[in-house]
Amino acid sequence: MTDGFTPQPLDREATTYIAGHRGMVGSAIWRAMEGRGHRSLVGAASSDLDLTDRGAVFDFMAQHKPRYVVLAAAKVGGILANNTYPHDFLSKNLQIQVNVMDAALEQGVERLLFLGSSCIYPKLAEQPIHEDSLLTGHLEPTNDAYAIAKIAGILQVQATRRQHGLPWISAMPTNLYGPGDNFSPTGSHVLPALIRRYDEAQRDELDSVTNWGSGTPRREFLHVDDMADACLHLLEHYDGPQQVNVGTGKDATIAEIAGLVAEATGFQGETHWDTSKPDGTPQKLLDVSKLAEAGWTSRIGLREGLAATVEWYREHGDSLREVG
Ligand SMILES: NC(=O)C1=CN([C@@H]2O[C@H](COP(=O)(O)OP(=O)(O)OC[C@H]3O[C@@H](n4cnc5c(N)ncnc54)[C@H](OP(=O)(O)O)[C@@H]3O)[C@@H](O)[C@H]2O)C=CC1
Ligand SMILES: C[C@H]1O[C@H](OP(=O)(O)OP(=O)(O)OC[C@H]2O[C@@H](n3cnc4c(=O)[nH]c(N)nc43)[C@H](O)[C@@H]2O)[C@@H](O)[C@@H](O)C1=O
Repeated sequence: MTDGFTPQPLDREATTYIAGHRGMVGSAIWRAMEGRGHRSLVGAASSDLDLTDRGAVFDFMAQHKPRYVVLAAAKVGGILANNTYPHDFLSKNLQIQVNVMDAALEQGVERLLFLGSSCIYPKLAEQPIHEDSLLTGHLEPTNDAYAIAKIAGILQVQATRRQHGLPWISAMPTNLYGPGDNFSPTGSHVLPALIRRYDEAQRDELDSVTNWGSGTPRREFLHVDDMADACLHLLEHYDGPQQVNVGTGKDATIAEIAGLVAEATGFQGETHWDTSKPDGTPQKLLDVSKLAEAGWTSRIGLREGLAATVEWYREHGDSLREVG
């Protein structure tokens, strides 16, 4: 049990370390905190602080002594990247998490939010997926290595609470999208991949595009600004050992999503499906009732979020980050 944490507003003056602040989620959390008047945000690019370097992480944490930590740094990628580099997804994520959380413990960090992923749940979990489904069945093989690392992160948060009484928490986001996403054709998640593919096809006046898999899997998508808002809400209102699902509670087939992206980009050609590429888990829809009980629901609708992300992508053109 924790030492009597009372939900309360975060102190705007307190030092907050956002690990992964240049990534899609970390940068959205940074924007949201800045917008709420947080004055002492700390971050470091991976080129300056490699979080797999345990000594460097301990030195950084001792130097800044943050009161709050958001752990949004990770090796992240879509289905193909996860399937191709399982060793890296397991090993790097374990190292990053263990180093950041051990160093945060050494400094007695008061509130820490660990970000996992909805892929921690069994491949064939009952839908919508409740938090209690954790560790009740086999994982989806295309991302089992990444999922095991994230499950270890949840356990480290719980163990820290039990052994040291610190009110740290974990959030499990559904598939996210928005400004700052990774648009690499091979490394990215489905939404940025589709935005890039349909936008290029529209510009180049192609007759057709080919997407991966069968188009039948169902996925749920949350805009990253909603995600950032949910993270701050949980830090201010939630305390408990169990991870909290973060999503919209609505899903659609990949074929339906592709149709929305085609519409948002103005592409009018045909869509084909390459079934030699993996489908992944058939459905991943989160039960978000725990989050709703904590007082938060999503605000940004998919059509609206998609239109804004297509606009962002077109503005930022060639200068985008590509993480393979
Ligand atoms: N995107 C999604 O759909 C989902 C994401 N999540 C989770 O949300 C979190 C953030 O994901 P997202 O923002 O999309 O990912 P990004 O790839 O956009 O960002 C990841 C960040 O982690 C940092 N990072 C990676 N490796 C290292 C390292 N060795 N040392 C220091 N920093 C490192 C990167 O730093 P730099 O830029 O400086 O290289 C980058 O800023 C992750 O925990 C992810 O698992 C969960 C579910 C869905
Ligand atoms: C967030 C989550 O993200 C991953 O799980 P995923 O949801 O299966 O990943 P995804 O977004 O890459 O694909 C979703 C669906 O979309 C189809 N699809 C079509 N065309 C493209 C395409 O062009 N690119 C991609 N990536 N997918 C495509 C694809 O075949 C699949 O059926 C894990 O890394 C996991 O670890 C994780 O946490």
